[in-house]
Parts: sequence; C-alpha cells; structure tokens
Amino acid sequence: MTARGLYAIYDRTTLATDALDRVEAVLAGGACWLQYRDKRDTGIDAGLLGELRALTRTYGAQLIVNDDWQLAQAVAADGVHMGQSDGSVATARAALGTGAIIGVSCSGEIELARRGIEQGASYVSFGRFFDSHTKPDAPGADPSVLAQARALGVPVVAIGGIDIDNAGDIITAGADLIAVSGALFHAPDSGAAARALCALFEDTGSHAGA
Ligand SMILES: Cc1ncc(COP(=O)(O)OP(=O)(O)O)c(N)n1
Ligand SMILES: Cc1ncsc1CCOP(=O)(O)O
Repeated sequence: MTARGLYAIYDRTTLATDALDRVEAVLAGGACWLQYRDKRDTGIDAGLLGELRALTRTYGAQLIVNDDWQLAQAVAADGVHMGQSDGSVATARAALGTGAIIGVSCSGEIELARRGIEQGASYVSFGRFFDSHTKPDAPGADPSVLAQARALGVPVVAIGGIDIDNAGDIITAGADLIAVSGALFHAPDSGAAARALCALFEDTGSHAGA
C-alpha cells in the first residue's frame, strides 16, 4: 500500500452533485487514497458509497470513510478517519482489525498524535495549514509539527487549504500525504489538478529532518 502522495478528500457536503466524473478524474490523475466525507443530515447513500468502492478498486486506491468506523466496515472500506470526537480509536482498531487504515485528527498537537498511535492509529493528520473553504473553522497548525511527527513512525498527513501553490512547502516540511478537497473537486479540471499535485512528490524527494 502506498503511503505517500495525494489523499483526495471527496467532500459530498460541498458538491452540488455526486460529481463521480471528478472522482474518476482525480483517481486517474494519481490520487492513492480517497476519503468519503459527508456532513449533511441526509442519511447514508449506499449507492454512492458502492460507486466509490468500485472506482477506488479500479484505480488501486484506498477508500477511507470519515468519522464512522461502522460505516467503513459496512461498505468494506480500507479504513476510517477519526476526529477527536468520533469515538475510541482502540475500539475501531479492535473492530476493523490490524490491516485497516485508521487515521486520527491531531490539529497542531503532537501529543494527540502520540495518544492516537498508542490507541492503534496507523496515520496521523495535522492541519488546517491554510485558509479552507471546506472547513473554515478548523483550528490552525504550524508546519513545523510535520517534521516533529515524522519521528513517530507512521505516515504523516497534512490537510487544510492545500493547493498547487503551497503543497510543495508542506511536502518539504514533512508530509507523506497531502489531503486535498477544494483544490481538486472545485478546480476547473480535477484530473489536471490531481496530476499536478502528484507530480510534486516526484520533484520533492526529501523531507525536513529526514
Ligand atoms: C485526513 C483528514 N484529516 C483531518 C480531518 C478532519 O477530521 P475531523 O476532525 O473528524 O473533522 P471532520 O472532517 O469530521 O469535520 C479529515 N476529515 N481528514
Ligand atoms: C476536513 C478538514 N479538516 C481540516 S481542514 C479540512 C478541509 C480540507 O479541505 P480543503 O482542501 O478544501 O481545505
């Protein structure tokens, strides 16, 4: 499993339609992980999740469900992303098993990352690093936390307002994966945006402190 590259956040909340053509373009453009995030109160769209599962399999990408490990299990996703108020990481790990990807939100706090890993998290996510239209009220983080987090021994994810102009700096600062929503799914050409972000990983081989 690749744990370096583009982690696409498919935020159904901010899209007017399913935009599955954009999902496919982003996966064809090289995204290695895709997260399903939906903060609407419209109930679970099993058909949509089935489409995401099929598309990620076609392109060899990992499917991650935000917030809800039971839903991740029900749709045979590869993992779950858990915020600090989404329940126990240890419980999710026990239910999903050792092979599941489990991520935890750490804002800008290395101590949250340590605690998440102790409980079974397999990656840690920091941010928001820049202004985000998707989640404007997310707490901010300083990029220096990414270099610190590399010592923890799990993939380090960066999120929040990342786009083609700032992603290189965030990768250089220590991110293994850049989690991106708006700059992919609200771009004029989602496939071109994905290809450009993925290409940064070829150009940016080394990390701060590595
Ligand atoms: C990769 C990644 N990192 C952080 C978040 C934020 O998750 P959470 O804290 O659960 O907040 P919401 O996304 O639920 O608003 C994420 N989704 N993905
Ligand atoms: C879910 C989330 N958590 C912190 S920032 C963010 C939004 C990411 O989306 P964008 O790439 O559009 O800022």
